[in-house]
Amino acid sequence: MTGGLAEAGWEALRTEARAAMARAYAPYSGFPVGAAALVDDGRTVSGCNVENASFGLGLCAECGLVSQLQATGGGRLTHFVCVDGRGEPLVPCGRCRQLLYEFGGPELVLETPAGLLTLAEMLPQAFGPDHLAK
Ligand SMILES: O=c1ccn([C@H]2C[C@H](O)[C@@H](CO)O2)c(=O)[nH]1
Repeated sequence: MTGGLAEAGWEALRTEARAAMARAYAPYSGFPVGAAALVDDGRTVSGCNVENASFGLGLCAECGLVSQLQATGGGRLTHFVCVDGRGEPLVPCGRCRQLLYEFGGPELVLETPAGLLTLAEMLPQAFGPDHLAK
């Protein structure tokens, strides 16, 4: 299962995520993270974690990614990977799954340490924009 994306596409996404990870600002946790995603118009967006001396204000890599998505024209996320400091795929934290749900929905495909999974599998019964419309 490649989520409709060839292995070369996933490798390119991992490379983008690793490049973002190398620019992380994580002096407090020592745990740099990079994230990259494909957009439905072919763009790639990425982000890195940015921590703060006021620890609770730290921004996850996915925060930067969705900010770049919106700032560069919006669109829907289709494929996503985040990596740790070794460049290996990492699971997005719970809050970030919710951030991704807003812009990718249940069909977003994520590369994880357990293989390719949809966001519906990573965040079952998600709360989302549809609930507000009811
Ligand atoms: O999905 C995640 C999980 C963690 N982190 C960051 C937050 C913090 O800076 C560091 C350690 O938790 O990793 C992310 O950027 N994304």
